[in-house]
Amino acid sequence: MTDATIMPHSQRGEGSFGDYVALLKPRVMSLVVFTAMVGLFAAPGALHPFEAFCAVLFIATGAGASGALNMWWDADIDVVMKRTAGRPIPSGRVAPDEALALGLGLSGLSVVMLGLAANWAAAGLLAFTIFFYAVVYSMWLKRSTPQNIVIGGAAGAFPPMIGWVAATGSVSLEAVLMFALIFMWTPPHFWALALFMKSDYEDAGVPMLTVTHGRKSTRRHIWVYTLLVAALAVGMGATSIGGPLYLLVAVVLNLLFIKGAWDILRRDEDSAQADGYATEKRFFFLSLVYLFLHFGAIWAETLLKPVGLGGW
Ligand code: HEM
Ligand SMILES: CC(C)=CCC/C(C)=C/CC/C(C)=C/COP(=O)(O)OP(=O)(O)O
Repeated sequence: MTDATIMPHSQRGEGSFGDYVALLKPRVMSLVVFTAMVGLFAAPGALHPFEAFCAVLFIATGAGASGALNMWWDADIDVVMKRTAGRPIPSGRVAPDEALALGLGLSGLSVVMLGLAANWAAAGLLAFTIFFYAVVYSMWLKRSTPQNIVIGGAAGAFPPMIGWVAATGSVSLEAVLMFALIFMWTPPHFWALALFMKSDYEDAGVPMLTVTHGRKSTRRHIWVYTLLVAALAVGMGATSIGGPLYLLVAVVLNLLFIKGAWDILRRDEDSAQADGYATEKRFFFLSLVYLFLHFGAIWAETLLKPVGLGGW
């Protein structure tokens, strides 16, 4: 990281509590934590409710810590991008070293506390996930390849597996399926945003697919990954984490998702520009609802099982 363009430390004011919270990327992390909770509660293990609460809290802490490390490392590009220029470090309200200290401190704390509250396998997986997001994605892939988010997306896919391992002590097919769902979902989720944020990434010199291969190619990539994630998501309905409700939700959501990706594929650049990328923005929003409802349906199947209505 170079912080030549970031306000010198002497000119910085004290960061407010809200600035330190913002370093943890709370909005993105809320969905990450929700998927971890579903992984934990869908698992057959029986953690005491207090242990389960602590496990979720420490996974959330680890996720936030990785967000702070990402913001520390990326401050030099965040200051260039309009979407991120107002973040606490680029705007000079929080010093880079403070963010680094917060990220490292919370990382260590979350891993040790998860180990004590649940088990050391889950703690190890949390440590690996923080490392994957902060080092493999942020420090290495993000600035070196347009496949950055395809590979780096694995980081965001681990949380439900961490939840599952926290409850059971080991990985099983269900945990791998939840991982795969987020892994395949990440490219359409992110590339939709990259379509309407292309100039930000161009300005910052980040090799996102829209910058290196153009929007037309990105639209095709979104289409292919959407078909893949749809096949996986609906197919999961036939497995042990599926059930009638999940299947219904998956079929409806994936028809909507495929329709959204088709609209994106068919768009010509002139009309996309003319309406301010409205179709792409709608698809990005749909991607968030999509993941939330898939995991909500997995959770609902689990809750319905004891009364004989969930699962197959
Ligand atoms: C490598 C993988 C991913 C990349 C590169 C990515 C990228 C992004 C970016 C750039 C934004 C815009 C954030 C902003 O406006 O500040 C965003 C928003 C969001 N992402 Fe992702 N994302 C990834 C994976 C995930 C995962 C795994 C989840 C949750 C499971 C997730 C959930 C969200 C949510 C909830 C938002 C909306 C936040 C808001 O309203 O500000 N993302 N994502
Ligand atoms: C439990 C645990 C450690 C969870 C971590 C989950 C995780 C890795 C989520 C990644 C999602 C994310 C914020 C990507 C943003 O990409 P970016 O950093 O390129 O986006 P930006 O431009 O908004 O900074």
